[in-house]
Parts: sequence; structure tokens; C-alpha cells
Amino acid sequence: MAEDLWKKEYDFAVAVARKAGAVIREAGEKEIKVCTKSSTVDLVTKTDERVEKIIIGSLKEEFGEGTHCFIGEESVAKGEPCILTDKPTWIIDPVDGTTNFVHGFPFVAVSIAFAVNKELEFGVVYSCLEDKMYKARRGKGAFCDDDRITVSDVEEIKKSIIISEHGTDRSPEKVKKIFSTMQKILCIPVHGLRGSGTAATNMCLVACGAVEAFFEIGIHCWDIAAGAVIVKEAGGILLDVDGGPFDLMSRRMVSANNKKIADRIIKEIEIFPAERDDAPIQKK
Ligand SMILES: O=P(O)(O)OC[C@@]1(O)O[C@H](CO)[C@@H](O)[C@@H]1O
Ligand SMILES: [Mg+2]
Repeated sequence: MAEDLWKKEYDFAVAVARKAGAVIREAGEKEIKVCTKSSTVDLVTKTDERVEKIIIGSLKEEFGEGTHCFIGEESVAKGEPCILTDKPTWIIDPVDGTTNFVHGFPFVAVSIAFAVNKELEFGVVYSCLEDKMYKARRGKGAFCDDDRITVSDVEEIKKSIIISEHGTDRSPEKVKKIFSTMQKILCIPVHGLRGSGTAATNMCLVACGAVEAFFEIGIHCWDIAAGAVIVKEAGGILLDVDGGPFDLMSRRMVSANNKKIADRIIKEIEIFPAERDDAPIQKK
């Protein structure tokens, strides 16, 4: 029988995401020490760093040192490169929704994706406070726990709920564009606008049909890599905010249940610049 390629890695990712989620839940019950990164609203905690270490450490122990590459949010924050090569690469957000975690807002996710030859092979998003395990392998469908999930069949934008986020860049020009886009979409009118505070969870909400689309400029590859596989395998679509092909490192994305909804949103998006995740470090 043909080898079930990357199955071992996938199963291990699910187990390690569950373990990481338990650490986050436990840490949330104690006092949380908060630091900041790029700005006063870009929060990080000791738990983010600790959980990333646990995930990468477990993966290295299981698959050996030097066999795989890693792109982890907190390692990149400490100066590690953020370049996706053809080598098997884990893309990790240990705590997606750190601000939620700090405030006790109940959506926090562990996001783990695996890419080979720059193609995403699987994605795991563990929404650890809800205890929901979203997962998908390329070509094998998307699941929440053991249940198969699919995107919504709504085609009319006026019957949709759309998610977006504000990110952590508060420069007035960007904030103006973000709110102007939201205003235009709200006034189409759509049934509602939402935001869970975690991009990974937002994508799972698209995948399971709770909302029709999630778009954002400013997200990072670790926020959306796992969710991208889950949305696609649930029957959804991923595009750039200008309607071109989705590019994981571009920091721009529209994920939607179908092209009709995606195109309608794209018509309203006011694009602003965001430096690519894989931009050379000296330029950052
Ligand atoms: O820093 P974290 O908690 O991992 O990322 C959370 C988050 O704010 O980052 C994205 C980019 O702004 C948002 O979509 C998402 O909600
Ligand atoms: Mg994140």
C-alpha cells in the first residue's frame, strides 16, 4: 500500500496542539505577565514564548534535529528568519489571540501548519478555551473534532456575516482605511460584521459555515497558514485582497465560502501597504 505521506506529522501536530492548549488554559488561571512587541498594543506573554518552545521542542524530539525548518511567531520576533523554502517547514502561532488571552476574552487558538515545497500539507487550529480541534490535510477534507465541516452555501452578500480585524498598527491612515472598508461592507448591507480576535479562529469560522468570509491586511503567515488549509478543504476559497492569487507571505488575505462573496468584498477593500513576512531583515 502507498505510504500515507505526512500522516505521522499530522497526527503529532494534533497531539502537540492539544498539549499546548492545556498549558495555555492552565496559565490563564494564574497571573499573566504582559510585555509588548512592535507597539503598546502588540502584546506578548511568557506563555506565548513557553508554548512555542514546548511545540518546537516536541517536534524536534519526535522528528529529529535538523530534519525540518520552523517559522514560529515568537522565534521570528527574536530575530529568526521568516523565509519559506522547499524544505519541510512547520509554521506556528503558539497563542493566536494573545490580547484575548490577557483580557480573558474567550477565543484563543494554537495554530500549527506544515508546508513542503512551499505547499501547505496540513493545518491544525486548536481553539483551546472552547476545546475545539479544527484540522485538515490537503485533499482529505476539513474537520472540527471528528465532524466533517463545510463552508456556508450563501451566495448573496446581503445574507452574509463578514469577519475582519483591526490588527496592531494604529497609524491614523491605516485605521481610516480599515474602518472605511468596514463601513462600506456593513452598508451593502450585510447581516453583520464580526471579529473573534484570532485570525486562526476566524478562518475556522469560515470553514464551518458560521460566517461567509474573513479578510485582513496585516496578518502574518503564522496566523493563517493552518486556517488556509482548513478553509480550502472545507470547500472555501483564498485570494489576495486585490483578487489575485493568495500568497501566504504577503500579509494580505481574503478567505470566503465562494468566489461570488469574495469578489464582492474585494470590491470594497481599501488596500494599504504591509511589509511582507519574508522581506529581508535589514529592511525591517
Ligand atoms: O499576536 P497574536 O495574538 O498571535 O495574533 C492575533 C491577531 O491580532 O493577529 C492578527 C494580525 O493583526 C489578527 O488577525 C489576529 O487576530
Ligand atoms: Mg497570531
